[in-house]
Amino acid sequence: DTVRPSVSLSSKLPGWLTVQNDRELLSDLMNQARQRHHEAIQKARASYFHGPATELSKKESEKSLESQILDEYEVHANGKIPDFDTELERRLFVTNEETPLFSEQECQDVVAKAESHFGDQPWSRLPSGQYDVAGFWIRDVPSVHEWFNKMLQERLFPLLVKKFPHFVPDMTDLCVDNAYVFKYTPETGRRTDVHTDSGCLSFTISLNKNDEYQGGGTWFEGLEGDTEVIEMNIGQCTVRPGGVKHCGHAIKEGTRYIIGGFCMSNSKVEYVRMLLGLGSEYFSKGDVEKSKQAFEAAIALNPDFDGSYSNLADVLTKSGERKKAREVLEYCLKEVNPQSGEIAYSLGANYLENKDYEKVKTCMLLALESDDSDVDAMEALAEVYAVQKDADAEAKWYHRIVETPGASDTALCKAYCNLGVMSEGMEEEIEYYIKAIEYRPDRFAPRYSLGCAYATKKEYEQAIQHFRHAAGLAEDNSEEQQQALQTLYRVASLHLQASGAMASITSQADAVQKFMEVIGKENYERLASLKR
Ligand SMILES: O=C(O)CCC(=O)C(=O)O
Ligand SMILES: [Fe+2]
Repeated sequence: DTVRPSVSLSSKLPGWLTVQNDRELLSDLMNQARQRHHEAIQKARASYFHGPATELSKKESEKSLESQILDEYEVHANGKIPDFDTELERRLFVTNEETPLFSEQECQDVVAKAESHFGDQPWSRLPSGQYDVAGFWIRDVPSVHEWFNKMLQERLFPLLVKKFPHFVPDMTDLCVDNAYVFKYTPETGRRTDVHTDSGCLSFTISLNKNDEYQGGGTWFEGLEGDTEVIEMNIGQCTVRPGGVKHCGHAIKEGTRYIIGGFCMSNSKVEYVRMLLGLGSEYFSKGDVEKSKQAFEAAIALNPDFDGSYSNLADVLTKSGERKKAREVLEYCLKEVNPQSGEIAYSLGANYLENKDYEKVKTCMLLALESDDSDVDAMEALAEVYAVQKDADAEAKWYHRIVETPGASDTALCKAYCNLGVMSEGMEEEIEYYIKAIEYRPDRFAPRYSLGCAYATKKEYEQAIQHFRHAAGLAEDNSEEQQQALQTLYRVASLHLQASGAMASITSQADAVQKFMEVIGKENYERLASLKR
């Protein structure tokens, strides 16, 4: 039941690639990939509906699909999708707003089920690259799971069969690797990183009205014309190859709920994606050699998909082969996809390690061309200008970060903290630290810096509060904690002198008592143990 992987024979292989010459190794890796595929299918089938239509579900799907109008969008991006490049066209199908795939009522019910699952608890989080979004895997929430399984049978699988008939002639061939609900808000995560999905066919369903949020939508790499982002209203659904690069576009205000689902075909092995999974698994088990071989095999099978190069370079970097990693990335950017933001960023990070600052700038600007909200790239640019002592340019990037709708709390905290440090002694300094603390109250740097700013203004009581807090945030016995304790000690002495409290001290014991009151017993003890 397997199909020959789509090896594109005309594409050239990079000169440094050797895995293709070892046929035994390659065939072993292919077998492992096939094995992985079958395991993934088993797991998918155990988690979500799969199987034929019933008489009833057939009636339901005919009813919902006969009137369906779908808008089509062509994708013209560099490179190729990981698997089935020749079998799957890079095209998106979006159910028209006039004929949504799900009714308003259905969508509102799902959102209510999801909300009631969490009650007044915060939602769980699903990570997406440098971002982090409130959401859950549908199989983990029974009420949503049950409804979703029914919809797979009645609407989603039939729609996929209708739009990709050559690829999936029959819905029994489909299963869902995974599916999730996301709740984007400015507070709980505004966007996802640019990525390809874990399945060869994907769908995205919009679960609430588009006037309930600003921004949002799905950004796709290489959309034609003026449309860069597909915006859907409640009940609309997009189906597409999972390998087209995309991201959840940042929302600026409000709440956006979506369902995303990744489908697999039982009969068609996604060799490249499976090899990438295999490589990551080997790496996490500490087998760097096997991990590199798996990634190289993925490149040999489809040298035009940039994601494999990125994986290979990552493992090379982590195992200390930075020069080799650089060659891989340089090759990919030159020969495979000159506009790959992911590759450009990784290459820029590599140059940064090498202190090759001009090249870092070129790469990070390129990464920002493909994703103008790539906060990691902005941070790297700020770092370069900091080293080059170009304070204006450095500050410019921090300002850009704090204006970027997708920026994470951590990135916002760091940017505000750095802006504070850069405005040392100026009016706005304290404001910046306070903002930084709002985003990440648990971080040491802005708290400690705020203490310093108050101490400099001789506002000792305020300063002492923040140093005490900072000492508690730092890890016990860390350098940060020592720094906070020593500054706290000095500022506490200044405070006792300035407030005239020193004059009323009559004994050593009295002094200790006063001092302990000011800095707190726990810090007194920490300091005492430092001095020992
Ligand atoms: O937020 C979106 O529209 C896209 C989310 C996503 O990555 C997906 O559905 O696969
Ligand atoms: Fe996705």
